[in-house]
Order: sequence, then C-alpha cells, then structure tokens
Amino acid sequence: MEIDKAIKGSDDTRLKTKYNNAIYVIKRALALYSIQEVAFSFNGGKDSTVLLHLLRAGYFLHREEQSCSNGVLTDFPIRTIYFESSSAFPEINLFTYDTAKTYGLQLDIIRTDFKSGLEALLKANPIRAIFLGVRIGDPTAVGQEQFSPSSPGWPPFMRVNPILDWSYRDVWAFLLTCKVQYCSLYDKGYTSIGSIYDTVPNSLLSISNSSKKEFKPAYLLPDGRLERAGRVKRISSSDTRFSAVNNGVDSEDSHRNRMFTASVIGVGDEILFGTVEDQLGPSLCRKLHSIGWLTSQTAVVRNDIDSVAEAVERCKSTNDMVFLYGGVGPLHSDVTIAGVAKAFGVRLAPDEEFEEYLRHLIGDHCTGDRNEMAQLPEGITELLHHEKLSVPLIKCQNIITLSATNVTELDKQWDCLIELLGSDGCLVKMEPYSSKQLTTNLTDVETAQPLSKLCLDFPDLYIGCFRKSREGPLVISFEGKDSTRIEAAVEALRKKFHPGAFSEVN
Ligand SMILES: Cc1cc2nc3c(=O)[nH]c(=O)nc-3n(C[C@H](O)[C@H](O)[C@H](O)COP(=O)(O)O)c2cc1C
Ligand SMILES: Nc1ncnc2c1ncn2[C@@H]1O[C@H](COP(=O)(O)OP(=O)(O)OP(=O)(O)O)[C@@H](O)[C@H]1O
Ligand SMILES: [Mg+2]
Repeated sequence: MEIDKAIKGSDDTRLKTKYNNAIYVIKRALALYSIQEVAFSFNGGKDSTVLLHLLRAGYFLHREEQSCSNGVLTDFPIRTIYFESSSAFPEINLFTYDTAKTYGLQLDIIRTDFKSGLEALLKANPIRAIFLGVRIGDPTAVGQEQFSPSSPGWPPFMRVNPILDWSYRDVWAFLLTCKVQYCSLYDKGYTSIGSIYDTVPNSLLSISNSSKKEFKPAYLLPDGRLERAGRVKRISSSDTRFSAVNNGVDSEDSHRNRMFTASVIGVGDEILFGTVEDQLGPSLCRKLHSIGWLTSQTAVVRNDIDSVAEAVERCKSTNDMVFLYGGVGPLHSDVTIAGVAKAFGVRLAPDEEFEEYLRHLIGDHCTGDRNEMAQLPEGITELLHHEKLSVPLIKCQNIITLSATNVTELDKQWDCLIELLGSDGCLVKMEPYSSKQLTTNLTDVETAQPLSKLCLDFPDLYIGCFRKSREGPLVISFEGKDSTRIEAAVEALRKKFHPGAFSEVN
C-alpha cells in the first residue's frame, strides 16, 4: 500500500508517530463500526485530503489484519459525503470530483446545510460514525476529542477525528512525503479554504517585488498558527453596532437616548440540580439595574461547551453586553471560555500574557505543554487589567467572563469593570431607573383592563404586577427613567378607582 510504504520509508519520526496514531484511531473505528456504518466527510480541503489517504491506508491495514487483503487496494468502500455549495471555489469542486474518480470514492453529494443534510443521510442509511479532517487548531475543534459524539441538536452519530492532534506542518509533511495530489489553490497561497466570500490567499506568502500579486505555496508558510490569516473576518450587523459603542463613536446624546441591554448567563450544573442557590445572577441584575441598564434575559446553563456556546450565540448579537459567570478554571467542568470560543467560531490558543498572571498566582503548576487555563479565544480576547485584581478579567468582544464565585468577589470585579469600561463607553452608566410600588386589595379581574390601558398610555415605563402570595395584596411596580412620568402614571391609575384603593410601598 503506497501511503504506508511512503511513511515507513521516511525518516521523519514525528510524522511517523502522527501517522501511527491516526491509523490506530481509524482501525479502532473500523473495529467498532461495520463498513456500512461509517462515512467520510470529504470536501477537497488539505485536511480532508490527508484523511482520505489515511483512510485508504487504515482500511487496507484493517483488512490485512483480518487476513482478507490481497495486497492491492482497488476500491474504497467507505461512503463519502461532500456538502457542495455554490459558494465553494471551483478549484475545490473540481479537485473533489477528480479525486473521487481517481480513488473510486462513492460520493454522496449533499446540497442542503450540514445539519439537515446529515439528518436525511442518517435516516436513509445505517451510518453511526463520520470521519472528519478536523484539527485542534480549527475553531470547530473546540471541546472535541478523537471520538466525539455529535453536539446536542445534531443528529446522533460519532465524530471520528483521526488527525485532531496534527499540526499544519504535519499535514504538509504527510502530503509531500506521500506525493499525493492536493487542490491547486494551495499552490497559489491559500492556506485554509472556506468559501469564495471569506477566503483570500494568505498575505504572509505574498511574494514582494513582483508587479503581479503572486504567492508562495501553502507548504512554505513558516508558522502554522497563521494558517487562517487568509480567512476574511465576517462582520455582522450586530458586531458593527457593538464596535460603534466600543470605539466610543456613539455621541453623548445617542448614549442618553439609547437603552442599553445585557444578558446574564450562569454556568453551573450545581445550580440546575438545585444544590446551590444562585446568588450571582440576581446580584448582577441589581448591579445592571443600578446603572440604568436593562437585563433582557438571564439563563443558567449546564457545564457543557455546546450549552454555553448556544446561550452566548443567542445573546451576543441582541445585547450590548453579555455577562458570564461560573465554569471558569482548570477543572473538567470549567468549559465557559471554550463555549465563548465556540460561539465566535474561533479556536482556543495559549495566551502568554494571561499565563504570566496565572504563574504569579499559582506558581509553575499552571505551565506545561497544555495549560488549559491559559487558553483563550484567539483574536477576540482583551484582558482587562486592574490593580485590585490578581488576574485580569476576560473580555471577548461584548462578552465579559467573570471568575467570581461569591457575591463579595463579584462586588470587587464589578467595581473594577465599571472603572475600566465605564469611561470607554462599553459599560456606560446610564440615567438610573426611578421606581415606585403600589399595593392594592382590588382583584386581578378588576385591575386587569385599566392596567392594560395604562401600559398603552405610558409605553416608556415598565409597569409590572406581582404577588407575594395568592391571598395577599397585588403589588404594581412602575420603573422608568423619568420620575415625573412615573408620578403621572400613578395618578392616572388612582383616578380609575375609588380613593384609597392603592397604598404606596416605601
Ligand atoms: C459531517 C459533519 C458533522 C458535523 N457535526 C457537527 C456537530 O456535531 N456539532 C457542530 O456544532 N457542528 C458540526 N458540524 C459543523 C462543523 O463544526 C462546522 O460548522 C462546519 O464544518 C462549517 O465550518 P465553516 O463554518 O468553517 O465552513 C459538522 C459538519 C460536518 C461536515
Ligand atoms: N463542505 C463539506 N463537505 C464535506 N465535509 C466537510 C465540508 N466542510 C468541512 N468538512 C469536513 O470538516 C473538516 C474540517 O474542515 P476544514 O475546512 O477545517 O478542513 P479542510 O477543508 O480539509 O482544510 P482547510 O483547513 O485547508 O480548509 C474537513 O476536513 C471535512 O472532513
Ligand atoms: Mg476547508
């Protein structure tokens, strides 16, 4: 088998180790699942090209171990799926189809989105595991292992990632050692390929002094960490809105007229089990209220990357700020930062500056090859330093992750945040809310209609009702930025009923 021979004949020991590990994962998967139960997700990219040849070798070696191989590999029986998209580069499409022909791949072309495509595929076929060319540096690799069940909300299957621990250099060492074909774009300076809308050649490979823009081939990129430098950042409308606030572009006036909203997300199975009573969430709501912000939503989610990512993704574009607490640290359950990275589609990368702080705090215990605590979302993280804090706070665009574990620690972090972000417009102090509460023994039925009408007349106020008990009085609360409007609303309500129907709560 030519791939196996090429690697065994090479003197690159690192490549040999990576190859052997990947083949081991493939052979385990082929032992666990029948050939009809596995599929290979192929998209013509360099990583999936590496995986194709590893699968060819792995399948051959697997058959050999079962002593049913005659030494030649003629067919490749693993179902291969390609999600074709109109935004793919034509070179990628061409390479995918050519490769399928060369190696006799049974190509299933899917033209819907990933999730519904996989749903249909799994309904029609007994597939239980899918091989992917995901590598640890990819944004989508956050939280994955070599065998990772698909995420909640996705159809159920095992994601098998044989090259998860391969570096950019390993990928090119393999492709060049095995002398296999790869997509022509990689010889034109492309180092990682997404869609035609978000991918350009990597400027680090640009050949200077040439009148025509030319680029060196991908395998010459000296630093694999910059593999994604040719990926153009997509700026969503919400990001723009945020950056306007962030850069202090908003004028004083527009600040005053705007309603700033925040979401508060707690991460903790212990809260969901009811073992621990959440105090930080309510405390944050009070703090936000005290600076005139509106908390649009609070949530408590599980210590699970996908749960955190889903909550952050939902809140980040509809709020000015999102505050996260819980799940921060080096434990297996501390997945909050990874969830933030996944929500932004970026990878976790070691942050030397943060590591330095941790070293001061906990000594050399925090160093090593994989210091999980010093891994932060790449390219979007800003460390917020304050002399009163032993470790900076972590800000990823409009997401603040608080490491506080109790109200006293939260008070301190909050005061620092206000000092740090209050001045640059991110956590600007707004006109505080005025509020008034009335109680009444009138029934809900009697008050319902007049209150609905009052809400229509005073749309600038929050008029809410709640009870402390079913039998006790009804509490009506008025919240707003203008106290004269609150007085007017209270007066308007009183007029609708007999005198003395309401008492004021002090
Ligand atoms: C076969 C296959 C399985 C996938 N399974 C999952 C999954 O379980 N969970 C998930 O969040 N994304 C899953 N994805 C989506 C990828 O993580 C990622 O969003 C996708 O490859 C698009 O990457 P891009 O946005 O860089 O193009 C899957 C994609 C493919 C092709
Ligand atoms: N459109 C697609 N169809 C099938 N599989 C896909 C598709 N997009 C991504 N994948 C799977 O996800 C893996 C990771 O994608 P990713 O873009 O990171 O790698 P790549 O495309 O192989 O290489 P590159 O990083 O150079 O773009 C792929 O190797 C492949 O297994
Ligand atoms: Mg790609």
